Amino acid sequence: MGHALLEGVFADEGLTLHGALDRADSVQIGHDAGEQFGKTTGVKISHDVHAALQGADVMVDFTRPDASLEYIAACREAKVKLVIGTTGFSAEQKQVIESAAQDIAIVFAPNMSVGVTLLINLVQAAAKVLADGYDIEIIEAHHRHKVDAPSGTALRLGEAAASALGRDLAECAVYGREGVTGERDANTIGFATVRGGDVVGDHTVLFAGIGERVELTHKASSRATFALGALRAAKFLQSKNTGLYDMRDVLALK
Ligand SMILES: NC(=O)C1=CN([C@@H]2O[C@H](COP(=O)(O)OP(=O)(O)OC[C@H]3O[C@@H](n4cnc5c(N)ncnc54)[C@H](OP(=O)(O)O)[C@@H]3O)[C@@H](O)[C@H]2O)C=CC1
Ligand SMILES: O=C(O)C1=N[C@H](C(=O)O)C[C@H](O)C1
Repeated sequence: MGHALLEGVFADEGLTLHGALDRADSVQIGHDAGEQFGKTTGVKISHDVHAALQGADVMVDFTRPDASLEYIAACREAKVKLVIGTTGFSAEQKQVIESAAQDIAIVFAPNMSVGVTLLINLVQAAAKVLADGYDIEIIEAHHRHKVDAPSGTALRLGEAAASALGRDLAECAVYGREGVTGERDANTIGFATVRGGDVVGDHTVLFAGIGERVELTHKASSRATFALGALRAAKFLQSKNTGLYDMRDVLALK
């Protein structure tokens, strides 16, 4: 995502690259952030988050939960706004994000695409209409490098369906089936994960009834869709000082 974000910033005259971060042991450290694109930006890739934040308006983070937590603390201290695209946070780690949003403005969303943001609303609407007699299953597929499962998006779609039905996802989610499972419990929401190759990100929410199925599907074909959404979120934060927002706020879909 770092690559896609840099491409997005370079293509947008309304944005200026202020810093670029990677791990301390990355071979990229010290190289110009534009080098891979044949550009000289004057911004060297570094691992010093505090230096990178000096004078910055917004940080965009797509890393891993541990790294995100370090960046959240640094942004809170430096009063820099934050777009968080990282997935795989625990409930406790999400509380840290909520708490940080009391001091700085944050957009936090597991999927920054317009399509998935719309899909959340469609799933809520479908779940309300199909509340009785329809089993909900969420199927997601991603590339072989993805480290968390189910995807943050699949979990968010599960939350959307559960909340529309007055259920708590933590209590009704089934994350895998193997062996003699018994018949399906009507109140559960099932998840299935596929990993392979270079799949950018597919999500289907299936409502399976007797005699019919409704399938709501989103397929990302380029990571640019996530990067452009994240940069749109960064611009949205210009007018915010504190608070926790998601892409439905950014796109005015709430
Ligand atoms: N919200 C959205 O729309 C989207 C969210 N994502 C999420 O964004 C995250 C990143 O995805 P992706 O770009 O594919 O993953 P990558 O593994 O390609 O990139 C993550 C980067 O973060 C670096 N990193 C990991 N840990 C640390 C650390 N402790 N300190 C500094 N840097 C660190 C990694 O370094 P190294 O390789 O050395 O470990 C790597 O450069 C994932 O959680 C993914 O699910 C992805 C796409 C869209
Ligand atoms: O890791 C990825 O690639 C993606 N992760 C996000 C998620 O976990 O939902 C979003 C997108 O599907 C790509």
